[in-house]
Amino acid sequence: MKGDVVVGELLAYIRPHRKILFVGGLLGLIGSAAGLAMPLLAKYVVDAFGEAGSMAGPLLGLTAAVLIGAVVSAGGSYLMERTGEGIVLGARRRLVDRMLRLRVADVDRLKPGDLLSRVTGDTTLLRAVLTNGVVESVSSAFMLVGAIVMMATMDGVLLLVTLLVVVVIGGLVALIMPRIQRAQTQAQEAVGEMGAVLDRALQAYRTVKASGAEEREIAVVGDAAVRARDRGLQVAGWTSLAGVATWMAVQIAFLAVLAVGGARVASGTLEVSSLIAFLLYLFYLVPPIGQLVQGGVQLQQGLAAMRRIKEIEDLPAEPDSAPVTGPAAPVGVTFDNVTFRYGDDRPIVHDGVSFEVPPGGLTALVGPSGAGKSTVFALIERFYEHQGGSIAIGGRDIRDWPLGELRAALGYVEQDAPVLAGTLRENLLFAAGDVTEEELGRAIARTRLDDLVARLPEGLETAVGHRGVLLSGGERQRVAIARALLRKPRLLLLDEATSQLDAVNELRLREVIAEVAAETTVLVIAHRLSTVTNADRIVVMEGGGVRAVGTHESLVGEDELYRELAATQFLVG
Ligand SMILES: Nc1ncnc2c1ncn2[C@@H]1O[C@H](COP(=O)(O)OP(=O)(O)OP(=O)(O)O)[C@@H](O)[C@H]1O
Repeated sequence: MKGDVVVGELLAYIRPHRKILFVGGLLGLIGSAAGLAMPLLAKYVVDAFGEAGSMAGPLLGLTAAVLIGAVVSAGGSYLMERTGEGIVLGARRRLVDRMLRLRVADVDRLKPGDLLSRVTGDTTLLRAVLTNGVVESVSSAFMLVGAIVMMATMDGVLLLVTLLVVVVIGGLVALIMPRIQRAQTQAQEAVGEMGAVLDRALQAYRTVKASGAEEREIAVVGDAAVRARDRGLQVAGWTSLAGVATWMAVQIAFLAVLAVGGARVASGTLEVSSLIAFLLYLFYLVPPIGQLVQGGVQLQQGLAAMRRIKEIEDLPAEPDSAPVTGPAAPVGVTFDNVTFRYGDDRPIVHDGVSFEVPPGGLTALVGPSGAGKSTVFALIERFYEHQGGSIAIGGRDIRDWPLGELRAALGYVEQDAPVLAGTLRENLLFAAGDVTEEELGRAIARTRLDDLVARLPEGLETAVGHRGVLLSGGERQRVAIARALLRKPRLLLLDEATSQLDAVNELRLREVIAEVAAETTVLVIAHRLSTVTNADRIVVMEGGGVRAVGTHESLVGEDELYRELAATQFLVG
């Protein structure tokens, strides 16, 4: 990515705020102008001493300049901060919007912790560059030019001496800047990396503890933190060097001006008051030069952050399609010679998968681990695009369905049936549109969750997700099924939990599935004998293809693999 393209992107973030930024910048300039007038006013005060004239005028002017400068600068800086917050908000909204619309295939490659750091950390860096960085640099440049012009009116020779020193050191600082940028990019990447490893440990918190891996994970996250620190130190080192260089420039210029100016005062070519004013202006150069260097550093930070934000924003999003609820009639599924792999460099997962599921009823997908059963669901949900053959839902090619309408027609229950942070009610209504209290009650009754609701201290309003009440595996599955049912799906995709359920829970689940299958199409990846014996049809998958289709009775008689599966997988326990 070329640097100038990214600067253009940075400016795009500023554009919506340009009016307020302009006002803020203007106030900053007025404040600077008031500051610039001060040495000149000081000169008048000194001159008034010498000429024994009235000091009231110059003193009044000096006081006014101080007051106006302070108030106007404060107003300007408030406006800047405000705009900064607005810019961060805009960047975060855009980034989060894109993140939640990415394709599953792209998210598979990204680390959640790193994504998080882009939304929280990198956007914050944008604020600094876009407000302080850009605007204060402009006002500093104004201040710098103003001071130099004022110095020129005092004495051309002294100005030349000053500029010579400033230009040499400025060149040095320019050499340092690219190094700061490189170190800064690495620093931000290191922070993202730290987020990623920490996320890994937090996601598998219990496994970490159960494996006695605390020390190891602490070390891994600690190492990432050390890398972030090291990169940060590099940035600090180069930044300090740039700071020292500018400070030296002013000091050397001061000594040179004092020497040359002293000689000129001695020879009578320069007034003492002019030399004093000149030296005051010289020190006026310090903050703007410092700010310009700082602005340069912030620009590097902002560019690095911008790159990390752009990386996400440039990923393709899923087609935008609002959820549309169509007719409620159940739909069938047809896989016709479907081929699929997760990536060009990945092995083939579906190698000509064909099967047909009529609308309504219960169909079980069975097969050894890795046969491609879960992938069938992922393709139906269009989390991934199949490469060959065709998939039809309700007789319509899956690619002809608007994505929102397709997903609205589907209910999807993942194997681990995640419970989201929040109350039980929020969890149940998560996937649903408008649901009446009555419909909610019916879904709860159908999934036999009434006991659970009655048992929870605050019923439906009990927090069950993150750090809330923990639900058992069977309850989680039924909550997930209720959530999917409230969507009134035309096709329910149910990835059965592999974990064993107790007899009561298993019976409940079987009843729920049978009831749902009476109303809509249910496609279940089965791990339980009760599910397969109840199924209207069973699709046996093996090695990326369909091996046999039939009922439990017919398959036990005809298919060797099924007989084996039935004897081992389903009958265990
Ligand atoms: N997101 C993914 N990215 C890359 N490869 C994947 C992905 N998901 C699954 N696979 C691979 O695809 C193959 C089929 O996986 P799939 O989950 O469909 O099998 P399965 O029959 O459902 O197995 P199981 O019963 O163990 O869940 C496996 O080899 C797996 O490693």
